[in-house]
Amino acid sequence: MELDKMVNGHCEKRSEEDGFDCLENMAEREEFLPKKTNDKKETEFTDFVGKTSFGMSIFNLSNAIMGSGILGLAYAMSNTGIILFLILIVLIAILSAYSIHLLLKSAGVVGIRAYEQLGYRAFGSAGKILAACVITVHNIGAMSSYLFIVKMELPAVIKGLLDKEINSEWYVNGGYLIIIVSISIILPLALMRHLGYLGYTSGFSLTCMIFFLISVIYKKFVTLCSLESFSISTNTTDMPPLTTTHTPTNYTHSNTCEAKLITLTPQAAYTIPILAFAFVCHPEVLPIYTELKNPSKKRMQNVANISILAMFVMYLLTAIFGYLTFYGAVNDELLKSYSTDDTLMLCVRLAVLMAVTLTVPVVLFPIRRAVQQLLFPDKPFHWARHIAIAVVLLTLVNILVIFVPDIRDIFGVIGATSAPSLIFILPGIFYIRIVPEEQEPLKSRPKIQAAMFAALGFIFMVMSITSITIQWVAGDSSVRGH
Ligand SMILES: NC(=O)CC[C@H](N)C(=O)O
Repeated sequence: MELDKMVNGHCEKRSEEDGFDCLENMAEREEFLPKKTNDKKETEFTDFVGKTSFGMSIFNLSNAIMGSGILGLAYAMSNTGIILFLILIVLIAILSAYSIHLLLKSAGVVGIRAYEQLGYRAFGSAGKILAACVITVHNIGAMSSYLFIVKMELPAVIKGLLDKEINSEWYVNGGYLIIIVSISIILPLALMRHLGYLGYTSGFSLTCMIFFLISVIYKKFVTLCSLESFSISTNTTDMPPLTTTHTPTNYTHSNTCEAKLITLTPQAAYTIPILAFAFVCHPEVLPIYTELKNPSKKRMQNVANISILAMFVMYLLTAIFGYLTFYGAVNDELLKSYSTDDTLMLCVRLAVLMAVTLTVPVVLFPIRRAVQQLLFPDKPFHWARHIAIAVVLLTLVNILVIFVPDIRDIFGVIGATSAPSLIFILPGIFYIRIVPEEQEPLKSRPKIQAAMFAALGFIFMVMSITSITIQWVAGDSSVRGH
């Protein structure tokens, strides 16, 4: 793939990533800013011609929303009951769409289509650094959750394929397996200069998740609830063993095959973080807007609303059918609840494994770009730096994943910190700063709404961090007490 050119203030896009780099450079040089018009006509981005159709953009954004979060939703539902979960998922989906409205309106005012650049326009270098750091932390969390699935599910697949009960061999040790997968598959892909086919246009993971959903629904109707076989564990720090029986994490709240409409267990602390994590796609919204054919704010908002609605339906079905299969004994990572002997679930595991493994490099690229921009701005591309950042990041994430006991800890921490920042706080405060006072005074309704939105995100963040910390401390003391 050839390099991009910025010719006479125009971006000639030859690849996804370079397209954004080029746009960013232009935005920083203020050459990309639209001329102020007196009539309130929406800003048109005439310098860059997007070629992606409306339908394809919906597909791309849906793919950006969908990720490992889907595996935690049945667990989230088991801790709040069906009705409370329903209220929360509707709320988060609507707020997520409103957040995209704020991002699109801010981007329309200044003519910028990258999340970090909005930070730059709102608060100068500090804003750009803040946005880049939040995206970096978030993507490291997302990468960790994907690798965590490999750590849990690859041993299950190997056991299923070998068709025997082996627990002590090195090749069913998740820790060793993620190191092998990282070196042999993820690192070579992460070393590519451009994302190419691995970019967000790849629909492979979405297809795998549809297969996963259909299997979860099917399994609900063929699985008898047999809670007698669940081993009850109150130990949250032990590595959950992979056996053919279900091994729920901290399973203390329900031992009946009865769906609870409303309940509130101590683990409900993870529900909002899991939901927030599952709906994050916001750093991808502006790049997808850039690619959209005949772009307008209204058209892109429609893309976002349809994608969020589609993923909302998928998430809700997964949560309901996953919960109604295992009830209170469902695991924080849904796949872990299914037997390793089951051939259908073996195929689902394989599909999900392939999807998440191929997604890790996709999530790594924006981190590397952010690190490069933060630590080595103005430095031209250099292979040594390109490789070194990927190696350091992968090593860090591997160490993290080996030592983290449960995927809910990753969902919890990321969903309580970077996810509310990306969805609520940053879009809210960027909007207030970027939309000029002449257009919307500080006390105008949209700006007050945006301020309340950012405040709500802050409240979610503080509430989630506090309740998860309490949950950890209580969990630790209960472990010590045993
Ligand atoms: N890539 C990401 O931002 C991870 C969040 C994504 N919504 C998920 O559920 O996995």
